[in-house]
Amino acid sequence: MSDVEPEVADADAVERAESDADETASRAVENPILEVEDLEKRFGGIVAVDGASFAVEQGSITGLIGPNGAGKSTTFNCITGVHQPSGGRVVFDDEDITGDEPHQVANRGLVRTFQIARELPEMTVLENMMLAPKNQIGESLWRSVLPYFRDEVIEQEEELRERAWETLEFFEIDHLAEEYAENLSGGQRKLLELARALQTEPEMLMLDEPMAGVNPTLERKLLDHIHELREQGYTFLIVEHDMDVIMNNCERVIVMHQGAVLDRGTPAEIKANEQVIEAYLGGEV
Ligand SMILES: Nc1ncnc2c1ncn2[C@@H]1O[C@H](COP(=O)(O)OP(=O)(O)OP(=O)(O)O)[C@@H](O)[C@H]1O
Repeated sequence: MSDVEPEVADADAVERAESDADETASRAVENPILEVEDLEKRFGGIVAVDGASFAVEQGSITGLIGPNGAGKSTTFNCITGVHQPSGGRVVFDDEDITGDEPHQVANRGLVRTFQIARELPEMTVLENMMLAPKNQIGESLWRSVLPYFRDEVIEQEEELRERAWETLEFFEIDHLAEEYAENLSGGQRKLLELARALQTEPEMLMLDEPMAGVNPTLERKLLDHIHELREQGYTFLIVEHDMDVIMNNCERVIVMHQGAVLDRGTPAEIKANEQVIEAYLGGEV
């Protein structure tokens, strides 16, 4: 054994450590709006989410991907209060929201597109928009009998109507305002779903398969709107099976496999990970 070998080995170790540190730095989330720590969800004997940890950068479009059964929907459900997690923590805007009810999570500004009741088919697009917002005074009927609150309700309704029109114009579906929701195409319904979510004035939107059943023209439109909204400061976390949509539109991607996070990073980093490729091909990871 020469004296040189340990030096070379040390040099290798240092290089590896530096490259690990670089990788960690490049993959770190600097300004997280959402932090999921050691999330667990069990259904009887089934472990649907098994210690998943990740963070979502404020103002980013982040993709959450993984093969069927990886635990993506259950993770969404645990974050948004649909399911009570069996363990772990969810922090939004520096506040612990673990176990909050869905309406509490929405009121904090974290909204999932189909968390708000799906659009009501026998109501018009505009009526659907008017029903979406949170903290609507009009919902508390008793208040409307009091003169003071009646004025406030009228004022709030006018504001809501104005905002509804603005949002419908933004999504270019204002010409459909008087149309019954049941007459909309699949893609137009997705736009309405997103428009309704925006009526709640969220900070972050979680979209579950937004492109499913959407034709290519509307898909482009939907993506353009998502990018425009991101530029306005909204954050998006998107579960989507269409890899082209994820890889071409997300700055960051989180990969789940068997209930845990397998990798996270830029699309290029994710595409280069053989474990990810194997997970998708069904190989052992
Ligand atoms: N309510 C439930 N009761 C029992 N098991 C469940 C329940 N919900 C989900 N699971 C199981 O948990 C695991 C994760 O499911 P989940 O739907 O979260 O995966 P996913 O990544 O969203 O899959 P997909 O891409 O197919 O929608 C699966 O094995 C599923 O069968």
